[in-house]
Amino acid sequence: MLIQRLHLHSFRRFAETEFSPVAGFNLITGDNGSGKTTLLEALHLLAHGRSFRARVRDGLVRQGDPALQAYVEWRLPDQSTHRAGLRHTGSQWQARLDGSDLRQISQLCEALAVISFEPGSHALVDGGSEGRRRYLDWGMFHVEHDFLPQWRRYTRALKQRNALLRQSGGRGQLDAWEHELAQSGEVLTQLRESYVASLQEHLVALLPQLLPAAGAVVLTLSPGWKRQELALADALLLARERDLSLGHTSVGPHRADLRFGLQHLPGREGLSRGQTKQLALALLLAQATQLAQTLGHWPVLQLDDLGSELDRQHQQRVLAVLAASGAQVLVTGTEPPPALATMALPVTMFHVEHGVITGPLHP
Ligand SMILES: Nc1ncnc2c1ncn2[C@@H]1O[C@H](COP(=O)(O)OP(=O)(O)OP(=O)(O)O)[C@@H](O)[C@H]1O
Repeated sequence: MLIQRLHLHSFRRFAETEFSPVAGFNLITGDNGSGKTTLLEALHLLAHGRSFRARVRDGLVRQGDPALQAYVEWRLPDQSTHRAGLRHTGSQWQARLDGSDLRQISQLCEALAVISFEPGSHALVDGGSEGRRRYLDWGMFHVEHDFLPQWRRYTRALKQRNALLRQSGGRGQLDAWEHELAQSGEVLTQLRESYVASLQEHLVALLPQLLPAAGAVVLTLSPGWKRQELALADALLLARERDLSLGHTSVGPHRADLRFGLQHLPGREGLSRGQTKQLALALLLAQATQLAQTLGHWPVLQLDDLGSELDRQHQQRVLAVLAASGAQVLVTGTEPPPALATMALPVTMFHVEHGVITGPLHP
């Protein structure tokens, strides 16, 4: 996937701006606060339906303006070109894809594949389980057609069961929604398990390049209930009395997590900050590789502030992996990352100053 044009209107500090990245490496430099991250944030918002640093209502819309707009054009390897736009007020959104209005923002996310590594990405390893479920589900949503309908079924049934629990609802109704929850939850878990197995294959290949000190790696899905011992239907039934007093469902795939075992490094609490970031990056690149294999083209890869996130040696390793992939890569920094200067990679430069982007500049 090749992003050819991004147009922003009232997006953070940008009143109006145009960015036309090229194939291969794009380096975006600029002083602190110039707006570099905002460019990556806009693409991430279009592809994920959310920003990586704040909710839209918490400051993405330019101060004093009613709504932000982001418009993007991209090309696929079959040479087809596509375009999409999003208008967001912070509470309401409208989106279009190839000239048609969209009913769900997920339709936009399905069309665009963008993976971002940014200063908050360490949370994928050392943060709460919600971020890891979101990571799994975003990847599956792109590569597994059955995922979204099952996820919707599950989410709806969960909402209904929780509402009944809070009203101390009738047993008959609880039985019916638990049946639905158990059926969709078992399918969802099987899909997640096979996705984790495919991620593991890619992680095994990537980790020696990105974090050689880790040794062998094992990724496992913790399904959200004692799946080895009992079916989800039984787990729900067993938990019912407790859940009635809690007012919510305490077992099931909405409590799933992704666990990593590293041969030569401690569990995630014992990793250094740098190791945590490298593992997070390896997980993101494993997802990108898996996506490339399934879709037949690479997602766009974004690395925000790479120079200050990783030391020079690890930057070099990452850049070597990215260069070999042939993906379109967007890298930001106040300065060019030191490793980029020592590697003979063709790079197209852009510069952001006071909310104005200049480029492409050829070094
Ligand atoms: N809602 C908003 N309205 C107007 N300006 C905003 C809004 N939100 C953020 N800004 C400004 O936009 C800029 C944010 O830019 P961004 O975070 O993209 O900068 P950056 O170049 O990545 O900076 P750094 O190198 O410090 O990470 C800041 O100058 C900030 O003050």
